[in-house]
Amino acid sequence: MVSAPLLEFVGVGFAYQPKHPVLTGVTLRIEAGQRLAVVGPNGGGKTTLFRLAAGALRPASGQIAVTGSPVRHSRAGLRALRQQVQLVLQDPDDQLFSANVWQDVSFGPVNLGLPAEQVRRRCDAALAALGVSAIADRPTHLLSYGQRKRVAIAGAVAMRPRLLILDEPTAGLDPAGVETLLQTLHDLHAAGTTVVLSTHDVDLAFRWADAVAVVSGGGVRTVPTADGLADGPLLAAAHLAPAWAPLVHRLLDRIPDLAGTRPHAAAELAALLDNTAPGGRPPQGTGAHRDHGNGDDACGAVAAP
Ligand SMILES: Nc1ncnc2c1ncn2[C@@H]1O[C@H](COP(=O)(O)OP(=O)(O)OP(=O)(O)O)[C@@H](O)[C@H]1O
Repeated sequence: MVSAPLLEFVGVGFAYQPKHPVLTGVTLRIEAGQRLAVVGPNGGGKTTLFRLAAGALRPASGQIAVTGSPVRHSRAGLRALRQQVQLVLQDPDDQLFSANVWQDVSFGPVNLGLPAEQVRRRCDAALAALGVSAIADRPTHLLSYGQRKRVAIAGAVAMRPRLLILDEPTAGLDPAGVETLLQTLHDLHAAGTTVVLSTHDVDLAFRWADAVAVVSGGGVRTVPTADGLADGPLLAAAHLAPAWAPLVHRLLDRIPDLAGTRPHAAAELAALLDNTAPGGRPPQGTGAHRDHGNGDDACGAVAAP
């Protein structure tokens, strides 16, 4: 028997205003354990898709189900949904409203009615996972943008969701902050959380995701990462250019000495080429690694671009 996906959209349509549909007939499966990157043009409907998944919006048509059970928008239904699916909004100021970091991160678990000791354990773990334990007592309004982003994610993580959805989590972070966040998402995924994020950065999507969902023209199309992020026409519809890595990996596979190498950063590619250029060293110890065919060549320990 084929098991139900963790989250499924079947024929979902949504419009904020009756004559202007944002999503039409969306069908999407998010499997447990997946890392899905959602890409699409500004105004394409990514945030709308996420709000529907988190129960904040109700579909005008079609159905959304979590592990085969249709989402109910009653108070009890949404409470149950929040324990499975957590959405982190793009702007942390839309999410943080308590006086200090600890109160904000503990808000969800306290609302679930968990015993104080469990709330404390969940919050301690979430704050540590996001690297913000040291600022637990700080007023949220005094935090930097990057800190507020991490605290907003910690609040979602403290709910221990099976599916964590992040709307443009890397927007506005500096490169080191992006790398730290990717490592955190890698760790959460390794611990069993299914993670979905939206981004306009195709190179980041290529390094991080197993699959890519392209939102455009009211629809959503899911494709394997390497194929999707090298597909010019598909990406053009999302106002994006192809990622460089899948294109370069295909070319490297045609060079016998470099076949199977998978550089994910310009410096790794340069080192590979330098080592194989006439008079260079053999391609070893470059940091780039070979794809052993298990499809899992994207990892959390990513090099800076
Ligand atoms: N509350 C709202 N009321 C009316 N229209 C809305 C509302 N929120 C979003 N829209 C419209 O719905 C469409 C999809 O917006 P959405 O925010 O889902 O896109 P997005 O893909 O997340 O965009 P971006 O990449 O710019 O964040 C846009 O045309 C937007 O103007």
